[in-house]
Amino acid sequence: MSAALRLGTRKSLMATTQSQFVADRLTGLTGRDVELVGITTFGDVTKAHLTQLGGTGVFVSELRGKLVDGGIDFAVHSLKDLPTAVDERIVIAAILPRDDPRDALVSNAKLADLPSGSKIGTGSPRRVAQLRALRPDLDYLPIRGNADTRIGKIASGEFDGVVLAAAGLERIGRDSEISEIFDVDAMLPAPGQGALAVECLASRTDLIELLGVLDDPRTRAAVTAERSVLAALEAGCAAPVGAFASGDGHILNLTAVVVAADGVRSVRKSASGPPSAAMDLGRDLAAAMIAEGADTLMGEQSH
Ligand SMILES: NCc1[nH]cc(CCC(=O)O)c1CC(=O)O
Repeated sequence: MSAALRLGTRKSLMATTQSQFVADRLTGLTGRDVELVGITTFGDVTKAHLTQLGGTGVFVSELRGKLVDGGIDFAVHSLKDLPTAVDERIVIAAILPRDDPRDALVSNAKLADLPSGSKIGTGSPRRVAQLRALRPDLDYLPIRGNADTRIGKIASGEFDGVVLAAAGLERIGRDSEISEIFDVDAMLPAPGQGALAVECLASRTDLIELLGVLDDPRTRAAVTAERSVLAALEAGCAAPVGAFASGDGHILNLTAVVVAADGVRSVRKSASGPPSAAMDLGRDLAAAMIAEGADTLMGEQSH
């Protein structure tokens, strides 16, 4: 009998739910026991607005630290929270089959039916800009806290609606409160949204092979293309960048957008290619977007 593998997780409901899901799946596929180890991250305790925390990776660095110091064997992250910058000590051993990649409105009405001036909570420049294109007459206000806390601000009257990832709402069992799920064409998701990534130390080759049973190559190709756009734009998870790729295993279709804060001006492009060249597909699309002024639009919003 081998010892239980230690899976490091943030303590929020969403994080523990998705970590337990991955643990159960791994045990089901390999017979190995998995034990959850709860870890508090800086991103969980800080009161600062996420876009002021220096961009990407606030939820990730402590978990990586625990991998490096041997406190845990592997970690589960929402892929969209993972910085695109490579950390040589760490590998993404698996990317699980993607859940719903779309953004959702939690409210008592659809976006089109909300009264003018309604208060919508979202701190994501990507969401605000795309929402502004759909409803320029609503008020978009920053909101902090985990998904439960944010949804609670509707009941308290502080907000008329909040926009969150459909996948996250499903994971915490709040999807019945969704009034509208946005089509990816109207609201391009964040690169990697809805996909879970499993990380471990690059030196643990046996573990990498074990965790590989969780990997879904089709999801991996899609999110690789999306994240390649983000990397080539030198942008992070707080950037006004949306990207979504999907495919049938033979051809990958990728669409990406950079939106100005006003939601009016944007650079949007699509391209297709073989899944094996997902990285190039994203990088070339980003280059074409930069040629059309995408970096100027992003530069306007940098702090
Ligand atoms: N930045 C927080 C975060 N990271 C991943 C998700 C949702 C779940 C996912 O995309 O896998 C969320 C919440 C949200 O954006 O609504």
